[in-house]
Amino acid sequence: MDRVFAAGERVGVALTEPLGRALTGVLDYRAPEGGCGTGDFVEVPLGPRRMLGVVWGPGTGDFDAAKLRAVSRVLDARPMRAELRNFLSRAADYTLTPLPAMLRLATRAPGLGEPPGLRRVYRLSGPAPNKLTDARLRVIEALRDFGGASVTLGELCEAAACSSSVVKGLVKAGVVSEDEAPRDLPFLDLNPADGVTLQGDQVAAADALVAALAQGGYGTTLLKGVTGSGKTEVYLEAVAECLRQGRQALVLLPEIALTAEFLTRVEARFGARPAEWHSGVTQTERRRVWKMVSEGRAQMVVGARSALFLPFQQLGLIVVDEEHDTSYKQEDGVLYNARDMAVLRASICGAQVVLASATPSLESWVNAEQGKYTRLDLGARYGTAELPEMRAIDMRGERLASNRWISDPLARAVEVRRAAGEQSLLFLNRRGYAPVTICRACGHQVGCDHCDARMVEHRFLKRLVCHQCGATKPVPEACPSCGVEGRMAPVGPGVERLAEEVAERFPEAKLAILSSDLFGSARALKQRIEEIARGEAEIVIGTQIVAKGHNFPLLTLVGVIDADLGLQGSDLRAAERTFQLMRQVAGRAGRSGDRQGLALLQTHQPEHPVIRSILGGDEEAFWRAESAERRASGVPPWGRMAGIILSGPEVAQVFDFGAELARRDGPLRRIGAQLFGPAPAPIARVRGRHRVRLLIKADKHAPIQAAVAEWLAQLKPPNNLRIAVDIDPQSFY
Ligand SMILES: Nc1ncnc2c1ncn2[C@@H]1O[C@H](COP(=O)(O)OP(=O)(O)OP(=O)(O)O)[C@@H](O)[C@H]1O
Ligand SMILES: [Zn+2]
Repeated sequence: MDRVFAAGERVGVALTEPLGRALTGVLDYRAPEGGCGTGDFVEVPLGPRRMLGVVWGPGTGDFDAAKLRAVSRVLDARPMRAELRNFLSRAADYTLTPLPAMLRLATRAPGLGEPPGLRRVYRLSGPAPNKLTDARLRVIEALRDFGGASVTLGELCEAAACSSSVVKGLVKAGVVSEDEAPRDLPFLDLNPADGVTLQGDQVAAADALVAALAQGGYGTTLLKGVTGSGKTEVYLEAVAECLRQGRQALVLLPEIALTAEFLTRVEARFGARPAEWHSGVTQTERRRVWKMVSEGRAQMVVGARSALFLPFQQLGLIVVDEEHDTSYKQEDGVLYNARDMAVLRASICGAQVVLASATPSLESWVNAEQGKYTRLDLGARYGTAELPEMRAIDMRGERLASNRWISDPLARAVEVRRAAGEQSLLFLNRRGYAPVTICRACGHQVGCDHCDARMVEHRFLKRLVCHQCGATKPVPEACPSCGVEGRMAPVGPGVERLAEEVAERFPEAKLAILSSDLFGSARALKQRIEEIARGEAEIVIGTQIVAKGHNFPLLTLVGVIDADLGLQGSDLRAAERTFQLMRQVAGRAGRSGDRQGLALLQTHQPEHPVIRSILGGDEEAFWRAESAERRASGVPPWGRMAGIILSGPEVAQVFDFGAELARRDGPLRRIGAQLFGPAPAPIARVRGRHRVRLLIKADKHAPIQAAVAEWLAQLKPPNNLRIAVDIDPQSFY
């Protein structure tokens, strides 16, 4: 039961800003005039500042009562429910994150406690005149980017990088309208009736999901269906059931670029648009979504992983679409895996989870094998569409001219598609023009000044870019090492360079390049994707953004330029990732039904077991073998891991600290864990900070968090040294 505290009573308030590792982040205060209750959002004094916090429970009493300060005010927002507080505490414990950092994820809405009111909002109202200044054009483009949502003056000026007078000018000219609007409008009701008529396996799968929801309580289902089998249609039926029950549904997508297409689909199914939550949403809209979700007046939220921290009132269902996608793992700040946290939150609030994928993560596959998750399969594509045929092109037998990457068999296959009026996709998972710039005189490779990484040429930007820190510089005329001029040369292909080859080989063909860095805005990318879907490109060249869930009906050929790319390196998930990526990319081909798809994989090692299983199509055999291999070496999902990344400006200091930690590994040894390192991280310097890694391997059921916490608590790091703890690491850079 949530408690109510009378004025002056001692309360514990969880803060939203970390105060250092050791502290729990819950400080004692006096309840304010009028009292407060557990879960209340409050403002409290901290030193000279005021900070947002949440009343977490009774105070602990270990702070001098005479010095106790009072809560400044209770905010006008729905109190945080016990379920969410519980989730945040457990997520913090699991990821070894200080509670304030976790709580901050749950309070990322501006003006959280402001009373409802009116605000002035702007939107496009008339046709844009032909002649426009650059600033005015930017305003109009920004408004289009917001997709018809109304925005405030501040947001608009920021997005368009202009002064308010430019906007006012457009209002006068009748191009932009200025209205008073209530701050936060509720979302329109979604109508769960009238879905599509399901077919075959879809019927049983949807029935099972609906039954699980009707029964109530927690459960997780792995919905595994080949690409184009109708997983989305099936889980939308689960959403419909959730809505009928009057509960809220959350659908997580791995990529913002996919939301627009998905929202349109939801609108077609349920008759209105759901709430949207990701980094591309305006501040005003974020506030509205947060508020409406907390009042139960947003029935469905579509969003990125951070939507998991919204204050749902009655969460009934969480769908994690493309659950294998690596972007669910947050690699910055709070290191958490949204897929695992979705399961945690659902288990606390008695909701159902649907993990949907054509190529599930091995973690989920094993959980289903062991009966922890229910598994539902969709074995065939919807309608008459068939899965693409997959074949290897053995590159050892192909003679390619230097700086050429497309083999003759692949080029011929593209020709055949063009002649038939169909589309081809050439897939290369490398952004930019060339991954390396080398000096032909001395062999020097141009690196980043701040990172231990080579710089990637982006010809489109006419610069070299560091993919670690984003630093850029011009391509040097003279070698920075030996000073010889005119000998700097690009080595290896990126999508931009591949496009050059395509343009030479198919001078008449209409090309499109899809790479996340080539589009200034989500709208531009979305527009391009729509154009491609309509057939306005004959050859599409793309990085991994094309692998994710897009529907190109005319696409019948997928050519993978370098199928071996992901197999290099020592990442424990290299095989799994390659398998997933190749099968996902191939899945873009032949989706429309009347045309059979083909996927050609250029490889130098066609007999490699992973390449063979990609081609062979016996997916279960692949997962079984991969699972057995991981089990034999005691790595996830059969063992636990934690990564520790130490970083600091001085390499010796970082190493010394790592060595000292390694010497004091008692708490780890006590749970039978092994410690590896310290060792320089694969990318040993990022943004000028030297990086050292330690890796902990433990038994599947070992209490790794408690041991790591105890182990780290032994030593206080020097001031400029940072420690990042990564439980269940996905990347090891
Ligand atoms: N029962 C159905 N009735 C009508 N259309 C359907 C049905 N099932 C699937 N479709 C259509 O088939 C296409 C593929 O379905 P959907 O997008 O749901 O598949 P998916 O398994 O989610 O695909 P992917 O894994 O590639 O994202 C969509 O255009 C969808 O509207
Ligand atoms: Zn860099």
